[in-house]
Amino acid sequence: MPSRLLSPPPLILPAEISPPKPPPLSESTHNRPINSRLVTPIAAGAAAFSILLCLVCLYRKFSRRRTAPSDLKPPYRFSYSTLRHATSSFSPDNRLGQGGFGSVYRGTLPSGQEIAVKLMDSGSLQGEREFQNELSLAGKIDCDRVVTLLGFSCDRRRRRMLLVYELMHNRSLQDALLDRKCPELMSWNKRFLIAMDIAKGLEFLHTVCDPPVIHGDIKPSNILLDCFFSAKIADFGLARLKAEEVSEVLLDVADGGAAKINNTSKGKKKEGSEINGGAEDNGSILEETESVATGYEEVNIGADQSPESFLRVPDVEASPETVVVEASPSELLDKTSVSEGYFDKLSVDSGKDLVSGDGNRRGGRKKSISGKDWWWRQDNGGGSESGRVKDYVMEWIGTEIKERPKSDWIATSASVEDGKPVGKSESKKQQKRMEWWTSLDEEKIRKKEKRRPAREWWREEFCEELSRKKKRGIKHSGGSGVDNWWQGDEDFGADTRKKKKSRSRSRSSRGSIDWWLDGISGELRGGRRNSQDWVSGEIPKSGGVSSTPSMRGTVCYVAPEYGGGGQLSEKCDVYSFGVLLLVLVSGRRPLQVTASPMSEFERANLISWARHLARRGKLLDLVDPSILGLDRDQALLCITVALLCLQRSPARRPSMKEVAAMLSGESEPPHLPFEFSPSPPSSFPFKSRKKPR
Ligand SMILES: Nc1ncnc2c1ncn2[C@@H]1O[C@H](COP(=O)(O)OP(=O)(O)OP(=O)(O)O)[C@@H](O)[C@H]1O
Repeated sequence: MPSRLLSPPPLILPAEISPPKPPPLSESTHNRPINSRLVTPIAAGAAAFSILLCLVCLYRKFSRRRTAPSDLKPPYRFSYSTLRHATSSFSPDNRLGQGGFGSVYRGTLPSGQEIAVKLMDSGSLQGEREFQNELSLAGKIDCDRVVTLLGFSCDRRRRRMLLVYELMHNRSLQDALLDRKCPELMSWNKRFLIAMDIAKGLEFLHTVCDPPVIHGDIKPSNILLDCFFSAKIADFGLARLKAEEVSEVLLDVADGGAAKINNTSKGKKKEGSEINGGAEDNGSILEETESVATGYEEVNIGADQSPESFLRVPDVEASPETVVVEASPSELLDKTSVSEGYFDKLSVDSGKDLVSGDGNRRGGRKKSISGKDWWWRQDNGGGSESGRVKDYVMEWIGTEIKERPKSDWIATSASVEDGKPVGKSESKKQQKRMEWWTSLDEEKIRKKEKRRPAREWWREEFCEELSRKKKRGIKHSGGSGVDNWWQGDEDFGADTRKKKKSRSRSRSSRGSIDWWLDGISGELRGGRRNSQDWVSGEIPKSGGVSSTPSMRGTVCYVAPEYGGGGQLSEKCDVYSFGVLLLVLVSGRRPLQVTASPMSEFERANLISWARHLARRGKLLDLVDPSILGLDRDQALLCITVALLCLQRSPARRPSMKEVAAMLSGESEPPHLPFEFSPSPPSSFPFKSRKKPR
């Protein structure tokens, strides 16, 4: 046992005491510490990335919100997709109307705000110019009588240009008064308030804006009506800053940055009458008013014509010899300029002839073309075929008559005149007129072969008809004294001839048809369009495409001096306002031929008709018969103011401030212009400083 006790303890070999070898480690187990080191930064990175992502999202959301009209002043830059969503992808159901350069859609922003989005047609240089003009001018006008431009969207690469306006629920005056004939506008009070709104709006543009803004295209489709039928002025596509005041314009276009435009006026421009060669101001009132029968304009022949049918100063397309613009539309969009300066630059760039804002050619041949000549030359290839447009007009009128089935004429004239059914006796009269027209038509074909000037043809047709009727002892139809009126106009001419110098004598001896034709052709001198265009009413703005600055308002409403190539001045707006006022009072278009010409021809030209009535002392005959609650004094006031505004000499027209004061009763009601008074008033309210010759 002791031996057992003494027995040495078993020897433990070092090998045995050494810790057992760890089993061979797998690779993952081996890397574990390294992974755990990586997990943290990866997680952190991911977290940072997601935070960044959130931040970006937040930023984008925030920045998008900045374009919404809540916190900053308009115009904002909207994203195209915002506007697309707002208008349900420009759905036809949302279409409010069609303008010369694009369609207008109703839309609703995510905030619930209702808007009107004008989607400009791409590729039109004129459209791009209008886009810029709107941004640079309308975007800066803050007046409750001017439609607010809320913003825009512009994608140069895709050539998308959109303008965003406040929605005007009753659309345009043209639409509400002349097309839809809204019952609300049958109230005299409403119409008078609209006239006041427009007058005050224009007064604001001319006197409060600094520099003053000249709208340049006042017409019913550019007057928009809100839900209460209050009027606001819209569409500054053809507007200009008053020449003297233009110096530098800061324009925030497309890029959202401030592009500085040097639009320095080239010397002081002359005022009003001096613009027209200085001759106007010296002209006698008689002479001037005689020539006021300018031309005009809206044609609405027959009841079957589209209600939108109206005639506007047609395109004065840039003919190759007139101007060559070498920049692409999008490049031009980059040139963030406005007004004449823009075109001055083009003229320099292109090195070609360019018609300047005042109607004179610059560069190249440096030919000076002014007044009516300018129009003729624009349209007739240099004026060599000056009769072509007139012939064309007459041909068109003839075609219109010829192409309509005779039954159509009878049906139209026999059943409806001025929208009212006519009785048996009237329908007999109309039958006779129809016969007359039929014979006229045949005559016309025969005479057309001889290729006589259109004016002669018309004159003879009328003379023949008159003498034929006299022989048969037939009085002229309609009971409205067509003969009298016709001759009356001649008589008036004869009376005035005695008083006037030889120059005006020749003018006054012209027949009524002459002024009518002069009027129409004067306004059609851009005519490259066919009659279909007229009938459809799809005639764009004066100047149309034009890379020249020859955008000159709309036929019927454009002031004669401006349409004739003169400078745009405030007095051009005054003239257009005069036409608009007559349209408001009469509830009809400025040129409208309805039913048969013999009864209605005398009234076709609203301005001449108003002048004729003024001479006869029957101004109230002009008033829309369907007006309710007529205030005769206000109506007379409106027509008288309109006649003042329509004087040919810009210097003789009142300013918009004076017009607004007269309409609101703040100043004395005006006297009729001199030639309408039986005895001339001792104090003519707006007489020229220079004495009439
Ligand atoms: N802000 C708006 N709210 C409601 N309707 C509008 C608005 N702007 C335009 N419209 C409607 O769209 C139509 C087309 O307007 P737009 O300004 O494009 O053309 P226009 O003035 O009729 O013709 P042009 O541009 O050739 O002078 C208008 O007649 C009007 O009925």
